[in-house]
Amino acid sequence: MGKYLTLERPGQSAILTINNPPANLWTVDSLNELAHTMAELDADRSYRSVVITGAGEAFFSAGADLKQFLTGDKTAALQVLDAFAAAFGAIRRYRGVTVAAINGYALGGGLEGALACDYIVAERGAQLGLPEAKVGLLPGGGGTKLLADKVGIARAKRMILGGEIIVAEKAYEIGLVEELVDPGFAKIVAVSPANKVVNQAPNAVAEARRLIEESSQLSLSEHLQRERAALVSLIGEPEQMEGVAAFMGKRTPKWAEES
Ligand SMILES: C/C=C/C(=O)SCCNC(=O)CCNC(=O)[C@H](O)C(C)(C)COP(=O)(O)OP(=O)(O)OC[C@H]1O[C@@H](n2cnc3c(N)ncnc32)[C@H](O)[C@@H]1OP(=O)(O)O
Repeated sequence: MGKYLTLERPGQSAILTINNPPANLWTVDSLNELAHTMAELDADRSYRSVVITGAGEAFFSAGADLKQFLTGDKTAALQVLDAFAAAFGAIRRYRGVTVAAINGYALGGGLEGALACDYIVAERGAQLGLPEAKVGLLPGGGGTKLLADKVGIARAKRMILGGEIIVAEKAYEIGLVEELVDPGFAKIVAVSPANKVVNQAPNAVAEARRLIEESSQLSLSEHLQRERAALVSLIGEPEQMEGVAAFMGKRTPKWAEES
């Protein structure tokens, strides 16, 4: 149990709940705790997936605590940005699958934390946006790229430049969230797509995830080379042999410890 995050461990998915009243805000300390917890979960081979959600009904997270920007101190601002980079980088580097379960408001750095995850499940009526420009800031946790990657440049501009906050139903329609659920169900449903990964081959999942993450930075020919090398690295390994043998033998595969 941390100071800003609580960790539940039902089965092979860990549930990480942001618990920093009044609005589950990100500060240097809460972000450092997130980075540290994700690194610990990454090293703990008993988990294959992590669900991130917000405590209470009203807020997933309203983003960075704006008090941190009151003095206009650039050094202090850089500390916040470094903490965002470390925490959200730790989510992106996690070897398993990460799912954001959005309840209530997911704004600014709150939505950026969700965008660092592999999928987003959101409750009907939840509100999502990157409204930093309203207070003279701009998204500092990867939002100007990650939102555009998901919803397209024009829609991301409309949201970021206009400070547009959209409801989960609209976010689902435009591909910002992958699953829409009734209020109170995000966490429960998020565990379910997360749990699918538990049945998949661990090293194959980790490699496929890495390839998808890297894909936008590479040309198709470079990417195909990496994909080929990754697939060949799996061939003949115990995991791959077990997967195909189990299919041919009409039985459920038994995965060994991940390498
Ligand atoms: C690099 C930068 C990254 C960033 O993330 S910048 C921050 C981006 N986020 C925002 O701009 C959201 C700011 N918050 C809001 O606009 C509103 O809140 C909401 C629309 C989310 C909710 O409004 P309502 O339901 O009326 O609640 P309430 O009374 O405004 O909020 C409850 C308490 O939470 C505090 N709070 C909310 N968001 C922040 C924040 N981002 N930084 C600091 N405090 C925040 C409020 O002030 C208040 O506190 P009190 O009860 O003491 O008056």
